[in-house]
Amino acid sequence: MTDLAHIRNFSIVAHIDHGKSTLADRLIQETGTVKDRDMKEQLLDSMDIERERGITIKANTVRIDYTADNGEAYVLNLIDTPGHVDFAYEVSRSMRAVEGSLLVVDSTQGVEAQTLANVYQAIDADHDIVPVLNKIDLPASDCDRVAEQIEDVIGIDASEAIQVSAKTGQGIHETLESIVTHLPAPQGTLDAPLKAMLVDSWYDAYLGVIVLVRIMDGTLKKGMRVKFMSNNTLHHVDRVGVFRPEMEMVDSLGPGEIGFLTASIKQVRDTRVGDTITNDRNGTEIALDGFKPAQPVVFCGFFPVDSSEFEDLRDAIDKLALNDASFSFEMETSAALGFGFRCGFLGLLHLEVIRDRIEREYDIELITTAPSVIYHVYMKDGEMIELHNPADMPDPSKVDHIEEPRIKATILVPDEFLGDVLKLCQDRRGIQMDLTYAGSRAMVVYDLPLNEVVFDFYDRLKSVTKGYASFDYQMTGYTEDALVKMSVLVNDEPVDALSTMVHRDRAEMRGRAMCEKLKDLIPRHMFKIPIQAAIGGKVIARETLSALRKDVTAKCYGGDATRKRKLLDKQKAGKKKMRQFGKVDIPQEAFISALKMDS
Ligand SMILES: Nc1nc2c(ncn2[C@@H]2O[C@H](COP(=O)(O)OP(=O)(O)OP(=O)(O)O)[C@@H](O)[C@H]2O)c(=O)[nH]1
Repeated sequence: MTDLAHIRNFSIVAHIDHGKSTLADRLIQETGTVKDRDMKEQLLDSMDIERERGITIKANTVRIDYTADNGEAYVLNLIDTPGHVDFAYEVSRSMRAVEGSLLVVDSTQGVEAQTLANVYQAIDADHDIVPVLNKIDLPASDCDRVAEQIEDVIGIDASEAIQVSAKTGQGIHETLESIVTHLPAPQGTLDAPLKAMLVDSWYDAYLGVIVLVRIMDGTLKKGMRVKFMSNNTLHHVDRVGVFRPEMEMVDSLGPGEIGFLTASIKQVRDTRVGDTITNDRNGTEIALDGFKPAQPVVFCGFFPVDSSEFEDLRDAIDKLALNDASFSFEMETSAALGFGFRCGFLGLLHLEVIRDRIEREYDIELITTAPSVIYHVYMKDGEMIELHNPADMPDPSKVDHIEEPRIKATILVPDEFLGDVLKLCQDRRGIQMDLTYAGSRAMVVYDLPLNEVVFDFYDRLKSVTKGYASFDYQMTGYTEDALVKMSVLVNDEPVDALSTMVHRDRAEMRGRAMCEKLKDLIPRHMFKIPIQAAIGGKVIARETLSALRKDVTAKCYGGDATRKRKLLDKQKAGKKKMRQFGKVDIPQEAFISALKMDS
């Protein structure tokens, strides 16, 4: 056990790509926590997808021993947090477990939207903050400008900001010294009942559920019985340990320390993040303020391309959900797509990550239906229905009104692109709330309907600003608007998976755009195919796909048999990715692409 005065607990907050993981790697390396020969890039990002995409998804923890210039030995606990908006809730919970933050800003870029969102969470959690200007090895680095920006925009003192290159290692020693001298030691009482915060939990195939804890008071020991206060369940602690970053068992953890326990817990769902863990007898009476559980905000359907893989899909989803309490699902049947699951996510990145994992780790090809938000449908009889799937929209004659979720979006963008950003937000039914300048960058705040954002807003924003804008959002609440369900009929058959909720004023434009897109996406068949968009029984847009005699081998005169066979095989493989609707094959990509808007 380490005495409180020699512990420092901190997290690193940054905008995506500003170098948080690289900095963490250097801190670990400089202190000899991991031997050089075991060092690999982005050590804390353990999942394949994280590595490939270079983003941090799950918060990770590492305990670092550091002997400071004053000769004293310190224990530094770093909790690495994700940077993407979808995972903001993970940032907020890990923030409560530590006392300070390193604020990493890329000195070639400056403050971005997620820098702001994350640093405000650190400020909310009462953190002391050490600004770190990273990437000083690059010629475009401009520390003075960025330090000034940190002071102007965030309002914290940046005069002692540390200048670092996480790449070359320059400034890493100063960073470690600053953690020890500028961040506060944790507080806590040793002779008190155990009070530990459940910071995070995940499933491990060998050890069962691993629970990351921060000890507030008392001691957590191997062999003791503990109580999870939110549901009064008792558990026998069979392991206590710390991450270096590999697991290392210890006998006990005391106040201020961060580590893990295992207790033969089978499911992540049995552990509630933010819960208080105490002794089973004579425990603490007062629980810590719980965190709010993460609520899924985006829903979509997952259907196997090959319907015989439904059970495999169920298995994959079950396994993934065991380890991700924020991912929800229920079975869904679609007239067009057969059996599948309606799944809930924290945002689009979360959706993509789960979809990729199912396709890659479980080797199941999926049809993903259009993402939708949760609408509140108020019926004339006073009942309120939460609509997760536009296909389930009740009979409109019984509906009194519909409310949709809205967000407060903050966008930082260089001046020259401001006009395009304002247009994009306006086109998405946004209401401008604020517009301010920090140097040559503008910060705009918009009130936007979430459903206009979940789909491709972020992609559009990136493309109209050549990647220079940054974006962050918070849910604000529900408001009423004129929303209707738009259905799509292909060859006179409704395709439920293509139903969407749209604003009445935009329905016609959307319907037209969608029919045109589908016309390009659906291959021609031997017969004519009408493609229609309709509201209620009323058709609002129509396209016709003309007929074709499809003989792919016709071109192969000369009678090269292998070439012919190859072409036919190719056609067969292409077919696998299609689903039949009545007599029409619709390719998988149509379900997403048809809904992308061009403005
Ligand atoms: N030249 C230079 N490149 C750096 C430095 N620090 C990080 N990078 C590079 O910047 C990119 C992003 O770094 P990461 O550490 O992955 O960024 P991050 O903030 O952890 O990103 P997320 O985990 O996705 O939030 C990587 O390509 C790094 O190699 C630096 O000091 N100098």
